[in-house]
Amino acid sequence: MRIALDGVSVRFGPRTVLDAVSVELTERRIGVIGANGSGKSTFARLLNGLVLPSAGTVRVGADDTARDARRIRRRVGFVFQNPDNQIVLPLVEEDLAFGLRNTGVPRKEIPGRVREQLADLGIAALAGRPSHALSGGEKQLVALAAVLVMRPETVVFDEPTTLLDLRNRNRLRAVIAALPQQAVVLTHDLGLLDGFDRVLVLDAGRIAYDGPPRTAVPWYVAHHS
Ligand SMILES: Nc1ncnc2c1ncn2[C@@H]1O[C@H](COP(=O)(O)OP(=O)(O)OP(=O)(O)O)[C@@H](O)[C@H]1O
Repeated sequence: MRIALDGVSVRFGPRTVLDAVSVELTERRIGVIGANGSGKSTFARLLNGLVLPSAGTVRVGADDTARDARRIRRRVGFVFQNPDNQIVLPLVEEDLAFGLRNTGVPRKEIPGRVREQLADLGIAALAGRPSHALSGGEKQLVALAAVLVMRPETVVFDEPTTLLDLRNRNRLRAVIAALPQQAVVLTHDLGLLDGFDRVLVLDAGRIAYDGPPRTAVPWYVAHHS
């Protein structure tokens, strides 16, 4: 998938949060790092139209996020930092089925799709569990399953490992590595970027460095410590 930002600025009132950013995202594994408040979440939210540019355009394939929001939400899945914002229904399997029902997947196919997705992430046993009673790591994986079951072409992750213990962090790392889709991952967890194709470093609303993790991570550490 090709996502192209062309001269994109985002302003909230008098504040410019992203400043004339132009970048094309075509690689399979793209990391986005930067200090608190540098604009990472805003950048991520632009990619599926959750935030619209104040100036410039964001294109996902041939679609423009300002015009084709519904189609883009299906093509670009978004995994929120806090899974509580994403999990809406009382039972895990209902939560995964919810999105599918709304997009016209034939009803008889839904339970199979849900089971298959949970099994893919190694959490088949959670299907009948109440969502509110899951641990933080389980919730994170269920939120990811709810995005993947919709079969998006690209998955954007907003700080996916913040709530996770070491074991679940490693598990999520492996899940991201194995995803067939393009993934754009915002993170403060620099180890997560091993093996990525490209890392963007944001600083005060601009892309301050753009390169492979091998050079981008040391650049970031040298400039932000
Ligand atoms: N809806 C909004 N209204 C006003 N200001 C906003 C809004 N969203 C973000 N901002 C501001 O834009 C700036 C960048 O925010 P953003 O969340 O994109 O940064 P970030 O790099 O993701 O930060 P962090 O690492 O702390 O999550 C911050 O100063 C924030 O306060």
